[in-house]
Amino acid sequence: MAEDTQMPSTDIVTLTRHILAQQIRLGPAATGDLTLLLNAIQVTSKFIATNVRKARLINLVGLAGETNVQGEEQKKLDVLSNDIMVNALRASGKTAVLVSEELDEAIVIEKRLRGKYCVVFDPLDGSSNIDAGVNIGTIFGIYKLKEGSEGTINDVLQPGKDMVAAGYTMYGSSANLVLTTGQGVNGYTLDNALGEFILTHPDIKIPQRGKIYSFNEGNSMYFHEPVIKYLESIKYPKNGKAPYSARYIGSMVADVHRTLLYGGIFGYPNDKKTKTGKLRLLYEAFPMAMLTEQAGGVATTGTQRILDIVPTEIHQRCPVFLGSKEDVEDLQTFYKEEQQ
Ligand SMILES: O=P(O)(O)OC[C@H]1O[C@](O)(COP(=O)(O)O)[C@@H](O)[C@@H]1O
Ligand SMILES: [Mg+2]
Ligand SMILES: [Mg+2]
Repeated sequence: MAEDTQMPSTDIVTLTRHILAQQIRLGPAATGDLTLLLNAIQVTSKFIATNVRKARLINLVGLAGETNVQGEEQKKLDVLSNDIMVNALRASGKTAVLVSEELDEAIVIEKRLRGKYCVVFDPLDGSSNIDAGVNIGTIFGIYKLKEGSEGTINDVLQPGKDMVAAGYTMYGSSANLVLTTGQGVNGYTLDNALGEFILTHPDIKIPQRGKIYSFNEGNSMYFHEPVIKYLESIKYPKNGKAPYSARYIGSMVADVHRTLLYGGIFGYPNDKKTKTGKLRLLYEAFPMAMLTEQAGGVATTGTQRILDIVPTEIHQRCPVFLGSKEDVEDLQTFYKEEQQ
């Protein structure tokens, strides 16, 4: 049998190299600040990934004994991930305002360390799944300071379409970082030995239509009519079509990651119990909506494009439906019907 003389690839594209290449493409206008900020964020993802992987071994599971502004009992990993991100983002010297799910108020960075970007983030997403070792993640969105601003909350109470970058890191069988800077979506996998995120999912494009729906149907008794009718239409399809499969992990990062790769629809509607929906606009809905649109999908509240919403509070919530273009448009027809 002939010897396999093929040499392993020596041309691996790391996240750092890929971000730099995008910056070089932008030419002299790019100062490198966003590149350095994204590098600070990737380091936080590696740090959090390490702690998630050994959480049960180092007593990092369970409650931290505090409650956050949302009234949720904070998990130890919520608090640790939040501290890791706040420290790294402040020290980067590239940020002016930070908003975290785990902090009541926005942080305005002191003058000597202040930069020109604002970061909104969910340090640990999917907290209800931590202790079961199910996929969890970190979500982030980046705005640029408004012209002439020194950094105030108004710099982040801006429509999602003004974000300059967004992404998430999923901590599961491997750590996957998925990122957009407004030029498409790329996915990277952490090579633990190398300690580098490697480009493994270049130019992610969500399929036009999928076969999977992802809703917490445990809330069905509270769902509004359009959602009930939509779910009926895909679970009991007419004209011989196959019903959709249900997949729901209960970590937004994991459910959205699968939806971006396989297609279909993820939804967390507002309902008769949670009038505004559960997911937070700034650091959950906006980043995921930007990634979805950049991958060729659609992200809506049912009646409005999520990225057009102008936030009024940093922890406000909104209904979320996102995924394949044709699937989300199908859902929207039921909302249009209701408005007629
Ligand atoms: O348990 P439910 O009601 O289905 O909610 C699950 C949703 O809540 C979240 O866990 C909220 O995020 P946090 O864990 O960051 O608070 C999402 O990740 C997930 O999509
Ligand atoms: Mg979350
Ligand atoms: Mg969280």
